[in-house]
Amino acid sequence: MAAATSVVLLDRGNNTTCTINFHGATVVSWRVNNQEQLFVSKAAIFDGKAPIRGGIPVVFPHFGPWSYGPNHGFARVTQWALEKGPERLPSGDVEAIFYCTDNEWTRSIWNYQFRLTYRLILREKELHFIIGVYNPSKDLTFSFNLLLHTYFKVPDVRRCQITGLHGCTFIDKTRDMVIYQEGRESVTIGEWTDRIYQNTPQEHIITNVVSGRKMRVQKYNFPDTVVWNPWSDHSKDFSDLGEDEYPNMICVESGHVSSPVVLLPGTAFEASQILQGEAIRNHSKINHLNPILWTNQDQCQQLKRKKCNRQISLKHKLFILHEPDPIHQWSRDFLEALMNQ
Ligand SMILES: O=P(O)(O)OC[C@H]1O[C@@H](O)[C@H](O)[C@@H](O)[C@@H]1O
Repeated sequence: MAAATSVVLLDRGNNTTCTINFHGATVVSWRVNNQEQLFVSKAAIFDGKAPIRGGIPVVFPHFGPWSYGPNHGFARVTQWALEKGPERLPSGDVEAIFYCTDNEWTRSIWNYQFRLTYRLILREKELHFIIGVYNPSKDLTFSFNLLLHTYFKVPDVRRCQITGLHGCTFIDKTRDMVIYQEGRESVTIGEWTDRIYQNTPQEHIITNVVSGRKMRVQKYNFPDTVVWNPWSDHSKDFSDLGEDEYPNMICVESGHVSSPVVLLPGTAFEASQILQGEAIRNHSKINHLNPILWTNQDQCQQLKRKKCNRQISLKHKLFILHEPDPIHQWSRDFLEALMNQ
């Protein structure tokens, strides 16, 4: 098994790379034309035990303080393994698939079997994430939260604007979890901010990220968007974050956290995110990914028979019908594996 702090490098050429640490399958770097897009604290700890402060930790099976186990669950402090890759696709993009499963330690905290599968694809100016949760049990249902805790690197957080939150309700963790409604067209940050925006749209644009550029966040099956910055007041609460670093980070986190996902035995849940730098090509719309909450084979057949046309008209295609494409192929493989259980 790889050492806790060892990494996998996806290299697309042109100084475009993505580095994933096996510890938590945490994406710790995404460079586009040599420009780092993600924030990692100078004080981050890489001891294979603590969560990594920055990059993109995976939050599962619980978001926030947890009476049974570590804050934000155990996935980000679990050793993951490679299922596939890194491998260059015919398009020139590079992919890798990571996985982790329950073990004695996870079961001592949360007594369920599970398998997480995390597929990453590095494109020219994009990073794709497809994450699946599978419940292999024959009789036990479990509930969970899932979130990609993305830390973007920014020159000055005060100058960032986040679109797509207008009109959404949010749970304000800085004000005793009171629920408000966002009245601003674009959200700016000028103080300690810790909010769970609910039922957010599939897309956010964040302005003034690296070199004054824009970042597009697209998500599917992640109904919530968490916006977090500890500001000067709370930075000192984190021993692995420098007190002067908060202006250089903004967390915009795609997740399923304000309500749990309930996963029946033998079923899987899949969600995805695409991060795109500026000057984005159109073909990477989220409807090219097709995460679905599969229930069982019968329902899947029903879905095939009854709902496919509707799904297609909604442009949220089901993978059963898709043209051969590596993304959909993976989903097909995933489904096949489920059906063969
Ligand atoms: O220190 P942690 O466990 O990485 O959490 C950092 C922050 O993560 C955010 O997602 C939460 O909304 C905050 O409440 C939390 O403080």
